[in-house]
Amino acid sequence: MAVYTDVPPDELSRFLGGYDIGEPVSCHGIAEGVENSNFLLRTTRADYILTLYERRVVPGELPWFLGLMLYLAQRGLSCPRPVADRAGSTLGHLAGRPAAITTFLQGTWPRQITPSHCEAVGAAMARLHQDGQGYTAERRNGLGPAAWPPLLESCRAQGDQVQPGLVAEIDAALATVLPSWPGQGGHPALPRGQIHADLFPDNVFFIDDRLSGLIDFYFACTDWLAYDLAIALNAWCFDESAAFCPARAQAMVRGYESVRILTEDERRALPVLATGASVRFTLTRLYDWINTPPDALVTPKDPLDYLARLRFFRAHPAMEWL
Ligand SMILES: Nc1ncnc2c1ncn2[C@@H]1O[C@H](COP(=O)(O)OP(=O)(O)OP(=O)(O)O)[C@@H](O)[C@H]1O
Ligand SMILES: N[C@@H](CCO)C(=O)O
Repeated sequence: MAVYTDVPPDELSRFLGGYDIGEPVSCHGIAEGVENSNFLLRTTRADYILTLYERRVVPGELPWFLGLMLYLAQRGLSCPRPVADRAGSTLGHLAGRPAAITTFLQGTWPRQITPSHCEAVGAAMARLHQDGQGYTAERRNGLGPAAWPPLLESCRAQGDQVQPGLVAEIDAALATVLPSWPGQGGHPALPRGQIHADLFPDNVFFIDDRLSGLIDFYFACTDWLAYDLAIALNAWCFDESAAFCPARAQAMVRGYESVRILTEDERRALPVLATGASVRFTLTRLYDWINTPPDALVTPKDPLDYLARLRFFRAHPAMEWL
């Protein structure tokens, strides 16, 4: 469960006193998620999400994330809208952590993924990419290709305990992906902008079959737009046994292109971007797998799920399904 920090009731009352959001009725920890502590905060006026920032988030970057969510929400994208306190600030401090209150989004994330979900995600992502063009402050992708070799180094000694040969397989993937990355060694740069960078099924809410909103912008960054699509192809377009589902992938690209047409360079780069995205999630999961103590509150996610995707994308560099 992801509630790392308990909030003493008197501290919560003092904190909420700084906001004009009605009187608190209840505040319960939410079990889902692994990164931050999230609470469902009910007040006499509405439901909100209270987030205490814990792990990978650098406090100095929070204004960028909150600013992006506010910017996108103001342009009509359905995402959590940061709530300002009486002094106008969306970022506060609670129980020793940076903290923010955002609006609550209705809906639930899909447990049984269909091509129709994928089409809706593709379209919503393209809208985010278009709307994000006006948010000009940049945030470097701290988990982009430059971060992968050091991440692998930090896992080198123990990686093969997870699966024999794993480290060599990631080494081999990096040796082909890094020199072929857009913008490297003669490979064309691609359209850039604000990307979500973690648009997994548990970050997309639906009401019935209608997409109701996107959450969890704390990996968002400024990067190749098509890399976001590559991440989502990894996250949405494989079944439980890690078999690729071409109908989902085609639907996702169709949905994306119903809003924004991919350039020829972006289409050509998709295989390397998708392979890189598999490496990224294999590595971050592997790091967590090795470094999460057995008595931790959260269960680390399985790195081998993404190794299976990595193998698929390496074996299908032509993306014949596209
Ligand atoms: N704005 C919101 N509206 C409704 N529910 C929300 C909202 N934000 C978060 N939640 C709930 O809290 C859960 C965890 O949120 P979130 O995914 O942001 O956490 P996290 O710890 O950053 O997780 P992750 O492991 O996905 O990075 C969500 O699955 C959802 O149930
Ligand atoms: N979406 C990531 C978790 C970090 O939010 C994963 O599934 O590895």
